[in-house]
Amino acid sequence: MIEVFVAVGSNLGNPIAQARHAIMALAVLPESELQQASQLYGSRPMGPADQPDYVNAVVRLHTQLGPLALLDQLQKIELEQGRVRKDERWGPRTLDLDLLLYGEQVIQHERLTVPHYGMKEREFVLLPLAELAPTLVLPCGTPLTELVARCPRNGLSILAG
Ligand SMILES: CC1(C)Nc2nc(N)[nH]c(=O)c2N=C1O
Repeated sequence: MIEVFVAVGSNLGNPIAQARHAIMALAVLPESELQQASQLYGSRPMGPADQPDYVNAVVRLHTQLGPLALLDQLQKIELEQGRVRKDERWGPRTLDLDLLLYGEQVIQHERLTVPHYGMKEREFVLLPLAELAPTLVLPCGTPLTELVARCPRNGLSILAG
């Protein structure tokens, strides 16, 4: 089994319910086991500010799925929960499931970049991830604690367990 971390984000269509539903869907992925889910965090949007606040979380999964097969499953859940891929870059969305880390692997594929390209400066990813894995070291050798310390603070609130 490979240990992976997935970021959950939503700011449309009852985001708390979207996030909770996504975590339940992740718990029944084939060839996978949900190990742990962070609390739900509320956060101001990074990017265009004229959109609702986000609900964010991170989950820890153990999986036998390959990276692209796992990505397919994540995109299936997004579509099942009504995600419509809009043109607007960084616009609001019902559900975003981003593969942050896939074991120690560095993946550069046209469909998939791991570690997730934006995670190092996203408070709404780093803090939930640190809740689950405070001693984590990224494949590049950077400790998560260092990224958390350096990360710009945009204001995160804890919404629910
Ligand atoms: C639009 C962009 C970059 N901003 C976000 N901002 C926050 N706070 N949370 C997100 O999940 C999120 N996702 C995004 O894709």
